[in-house]
Amino acid sequence: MTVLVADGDRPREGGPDRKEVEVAVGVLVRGDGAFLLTSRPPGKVYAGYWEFPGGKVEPGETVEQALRRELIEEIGVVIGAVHPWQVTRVDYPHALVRLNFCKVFDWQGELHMHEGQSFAWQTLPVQVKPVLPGTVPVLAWFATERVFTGATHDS
Ligand SMILES: Nc1nc2c([nH]c(=O)n2[C@H]2C[C@H](O)[C@@H](COP(=O)(O)OP(=O)(O)OP(=O)(O)O)O2)c(=O)[nH]1
Repeated sequence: MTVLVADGDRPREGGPDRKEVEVAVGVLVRGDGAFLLTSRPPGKVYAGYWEFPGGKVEPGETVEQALRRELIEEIGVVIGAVHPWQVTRVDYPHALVRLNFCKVFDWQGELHMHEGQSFAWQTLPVQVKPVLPGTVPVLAWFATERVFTGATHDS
């Protein structure tokens, strides 16, 4: 699997042998096709950048378990079925991450941003910026899917 290098001009923490960090990412898609983006909270790396909600997989957890936990913690929703979608690797200055993007079509509860994030339901092209480097490819996957299904989008 290829690795996307983000901010390659900056030094890498942890040296060349650093371990890959497993991350569970939830792509919540509404019935009308809009998807949920959230902004990274103040104090985290890449604060203010837009991403899909999720976070690191803890020891002993599966990606699905981590995603269920993170979405309750971060945005206050209990998710239904988790559909694994794409896996990518990103080499950031702060870490080497493996992103497990999963689609989620149903959930329960109102959205509550528990970490001071903002949220936005988006369609292509997205209106919020900046988008986190590791999240940008997702927008291209959406665009490809929509072409193949014949769907159109104006906004
Ligand atoms: N949640 C999420 N993380 C992403 C996306 N794209 C992307 O490159 N990442 C990266 C950023 C971070 O390096 C990593 C997620 O780690 P994090 O620090 O946000 O996770 P966490 O919530 O468990 O953080 P913490 O409790 O340790 O502060 O994955 C995305 O779309 N969503």
